[in-house]
Amino acid sequence: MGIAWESLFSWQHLVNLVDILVVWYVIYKLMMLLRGTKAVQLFRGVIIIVLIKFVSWFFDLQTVSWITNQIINWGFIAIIIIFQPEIRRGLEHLGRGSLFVHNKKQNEDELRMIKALDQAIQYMSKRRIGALITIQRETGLEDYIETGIGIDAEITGALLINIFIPNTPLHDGAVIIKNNKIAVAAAYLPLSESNLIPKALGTRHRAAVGISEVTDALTIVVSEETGGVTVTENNELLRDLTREDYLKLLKKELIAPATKKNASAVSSFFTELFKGGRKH
Ligand SMILES: Nc1ncnc2c1ncn2[C@@H]1O[C@H](COP(=O)(O)OP(=O)(O)OP(=O)(O)O)[C@@H](O)[C@H]1O
Repeated sequence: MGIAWESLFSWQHLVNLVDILVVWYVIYKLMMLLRGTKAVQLFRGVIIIVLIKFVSWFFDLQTVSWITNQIINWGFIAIIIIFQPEIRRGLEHLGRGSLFVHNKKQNEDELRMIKALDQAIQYMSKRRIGALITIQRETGLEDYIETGIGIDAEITGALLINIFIPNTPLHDGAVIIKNNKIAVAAAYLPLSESNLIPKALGTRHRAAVGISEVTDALTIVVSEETGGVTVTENNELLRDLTREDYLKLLKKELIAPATKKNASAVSSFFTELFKGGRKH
């Protein structure tokens, strides 16, 4: 008996195959995004409820079955209520983030900015002066800029160093750079709730991760404790970078064409939705 190759490769089979692949891809992506987030606990809860429902159905436990039915029926609404802030921020992120990618030209201003950043990082790292510098890219940072103290000055290494000198009025909080200028100092950034951030890192690093979860900004941290240089972007935390590492990264991210930036606004929506972090 021969194999009916034509029917095996029929249009319908092909469509089914694509269908299955798409579903698997979406499930895989969701699992990757959920790793280490508070949504994992929620999904564990959902699986337990489904298991109880199955057991109660199997043993015909009427009351348990009724209760699990109620939980499942109302659970969907409860999830929307519980995750309302995340859903709202996710939608905001989708709305704010650009769907269109602009190519950035090699730009003298950006090279000058990197030089100033390098000068400040080197100085502060050697002397263990804590610093937090966020650079706006496609996503607007107005919400966070509003929390800071206006500077509106050209970026120079000397000014950045001065801002972060301990026990001065502007040193606490983040500097935000917008359009190659220091927009504000002492800004408040959102703190990440991720349980994947190493325990050794405190709130400065948590704030750097937080802003990278809700925007596409790139953030540089100089640790007060170790002098180590960390960069966060797109929900990733890159620790203890050497001078060579961070210069390469800054040039790549701030000067090179941003072809891969915001590759998928939808994926960043889910990232935000299940925020909490996949890292490090
Ligand atoms: N939400 C925030 N937004 C902006 N800056 C913040 C925020 N939270 C903390 N900071 C800054 O971080 C400082 C506290 O740093 P902390 O020692 O907790 O962090 P850390 O990650 O351990 O960094 P370090 O290695 O420099 O000690 C604060 O004084 C403040 O300047």
